[in-house]
Amino acid sequence: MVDQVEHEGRQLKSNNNLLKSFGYAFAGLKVAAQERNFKIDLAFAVFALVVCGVLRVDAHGWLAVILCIGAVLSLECVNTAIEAAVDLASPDIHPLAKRAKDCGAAAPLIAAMISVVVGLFVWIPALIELLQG
Ligand SMILES: Nc1ncnc2c1ncn2[C@@H]1O[C@H](COP(=O)(O)OP(=O)(O)OP(=O)(O)O)[C@@H](O)[C@H]1O
Repeated sequence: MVDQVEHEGRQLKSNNNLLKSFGYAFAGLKVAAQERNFKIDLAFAVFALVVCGVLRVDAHGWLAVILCIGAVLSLECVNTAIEAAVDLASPDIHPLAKRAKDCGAAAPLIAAMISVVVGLFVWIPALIELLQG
């Protein structure tokens, strides 16, 4: 009986922790979403989704574009985290702080460049198909 109560207590605590960690993750998303680059990426994401709709892209195309959007926005969050950690650890100018920030910024940039290539691969055939009726 005591064991079961303890077990249920632990379960409740772990559920609470899980809920709390979701809460922290959403709080992080809210912070990252205030960054200028995140907003720009979000605008491009909406544009990309509208283009997919207009060109009547197939399911695989939608999936590829959605994955790209997820990659870019996720990496923007990671970059925001790196910037904050670097500012905390190295408020003064330091070559390693520069390296960390520049490499952090490179991550969403690479994803964005790949996303453009993916977009072209998805949209060009869809546009040709649409024009051919
Ligand atoms: N502590 C530092 N030491 C050395 N170089 C730094 C340092 N902080 C920033 N930098 C350089 O300045 C650049 C811009 O840094 P900053 O913190 O303004 O980020 P950002 O890329 O402008 O991001 P955001 O526009 O989101 O603020 C970095 O990429 C890095 O090259």
